Amino acid sequence: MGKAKLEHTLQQKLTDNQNLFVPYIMAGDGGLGILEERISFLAESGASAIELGIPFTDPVADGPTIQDAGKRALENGTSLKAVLEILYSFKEKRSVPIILMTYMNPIYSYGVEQFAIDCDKSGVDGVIIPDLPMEEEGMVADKLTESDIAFIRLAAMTSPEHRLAEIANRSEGFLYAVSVLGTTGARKAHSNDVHTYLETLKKHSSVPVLAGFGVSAVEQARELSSYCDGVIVGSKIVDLFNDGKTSDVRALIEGSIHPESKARAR
Ligand SMILES: O=P(O)(O)OC[C@@H](O)[C@@H](O)c1c[nH]c2ccccc12
Repeated sequence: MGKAKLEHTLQQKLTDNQNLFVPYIMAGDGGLGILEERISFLAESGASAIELGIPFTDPVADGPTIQDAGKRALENGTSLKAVLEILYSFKEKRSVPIILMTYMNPIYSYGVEQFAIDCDKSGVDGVIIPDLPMEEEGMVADKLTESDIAFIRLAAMTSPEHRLAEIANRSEGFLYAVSVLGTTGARKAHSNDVHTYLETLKKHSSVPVLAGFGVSAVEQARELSSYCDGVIVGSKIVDLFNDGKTSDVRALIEGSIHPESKARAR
């Protein structure tokens, strides 16, 4: 369970020559009642793991799409506690790894130690905390390690190579390569520096490297995946679900995980 499950699942997909694809959804967007169904749908569509956002009133890294989804989820009364309870309720039925994305504040109010224990109980495999800098992560990292939850680190394009190397070295499960300067949100293209950045991260990381932020189409996902191991897609998925275009969600995942040309070095 936990960290080992996440790492094993991703490795298996890479061995099968797939690109990794981690869709992000906001827990409670559309109501907590549909969470189980959405997770199953994404798993059946080929998601390598699922990133589940916990809504928060002050989401500093989120662009407009995810912010709106967070507002809808908060209006539905979604809390960290409620999400963990739902995840617990269908834990046995689920095989796809689950990663929680939450800011530090909800974890503090919940209690760091209790958070790690309850994540483990509910079958959460990994955690992403975007507002916790490396210098301050000690207390949280220790508790997650005790509960065997993967602590996924985020790399930023503005960091110098020695810092990227340190972050890559620490990351568990996979390394989240934030691939734009700015907040989340669908974009048409990435800057050319992204390729060198992803290659630098690949060089220093012993876990898979996934590019996230701004990915919204199959071609983009495949292009970025040729420099790393796959992508994370949030805003586009949130929009498609919100518009009821579930078959487009499936097509995006299926198209991205099966690269046409497999001529790439790993
Ligand atoms: O929405 P985008 O541009 O596809 O980016 C992924 C992103 O939404 C998801 O991983 C995420 C949502 N909120 C975050 C905050 C920090 C880091 C990552 C995230």
